[in-house]
Amino acid sequence: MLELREVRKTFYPGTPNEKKALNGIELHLDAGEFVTVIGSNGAGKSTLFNAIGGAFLIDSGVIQLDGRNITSMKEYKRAFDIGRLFQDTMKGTAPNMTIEENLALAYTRKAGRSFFAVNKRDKEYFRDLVKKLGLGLEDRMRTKVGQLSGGQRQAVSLLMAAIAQPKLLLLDEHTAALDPATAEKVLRITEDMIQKDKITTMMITHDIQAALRLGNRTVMMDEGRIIFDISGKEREEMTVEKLMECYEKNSRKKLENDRMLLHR
Ligand SMILES: Nc1ncnc2c1ncn2[C@@H]1O[C@H](COP(=O)(O)OP(=O)(O)OP(=O)(O)O)[C@@H](O)[C@H]1O
Repeated sequence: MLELREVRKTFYPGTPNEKKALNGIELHLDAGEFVTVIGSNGAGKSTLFNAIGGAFLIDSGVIQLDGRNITSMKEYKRAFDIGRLFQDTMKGTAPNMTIEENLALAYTRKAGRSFFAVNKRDKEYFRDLVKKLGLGLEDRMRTKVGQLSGGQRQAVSLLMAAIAQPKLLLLDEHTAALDPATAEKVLRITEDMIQKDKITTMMITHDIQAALRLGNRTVMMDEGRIIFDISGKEREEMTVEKLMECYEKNSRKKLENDRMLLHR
């Protein structure tokens, strides 16, 4: 489904600030996989998502999505197949449009139409989807998304992603700006949605417990590389402590003062 071969990206090459942000990434995801991505600050996690999403072109290597070589494809074209949510809850939605209009927008994009008038049946469909979030938003379908709380907005962004049915969903710390209880709720919605729609997903998180609990596979990055990749029994038996040990062994660094420790 997703294939990255020898992907490299260096920022400011040939200068004192040179940074090998992606240093030969090899990654293969099967359809329907839900992979959590962890790693210390500056490890290259967001850069990896930017490379896949097409925010910049990589220096070398190949990126394939669903059998198609997308290495040189423009970002807006990739966006038809790749959904993305960010830590900034304002990014995924149009704040001046209502919940209903935002969902219609996602629906329109999927249908490849330039204009979409919401009819009664669509409204009922959207309302049912929103009701399933369990946040009481079904009675606020005409509320502008900018007036919602961060958690409510992320839930709407997730619904928009689900409606658009991307081949790949990239979640870049999408619950990091939320309070713990809301973050937990949004994670539950995320998990339910991914399971129900079988969306191939990668999720960056600094919460190691959540990384091991959610999805079917966890990869850890360090200095632009994937330093380990666990799934199945190995992952089931993994604890936060063991993961820390693995990190320190593989990267020869300590995880002190890192955000990853916060959730220990
Ligand atoms: N557009 C850019 N221009 C220059 N340097 C960049 C750019 N994007 C990322 N970098 C650098 O590449 C490295 C990897 O950054 P990245 O944001 O991918 O790390 P990360 O693992 O997502 O970290 P964090 O957990 O702190 O968000 C860092 O040293 C960063 O400063």
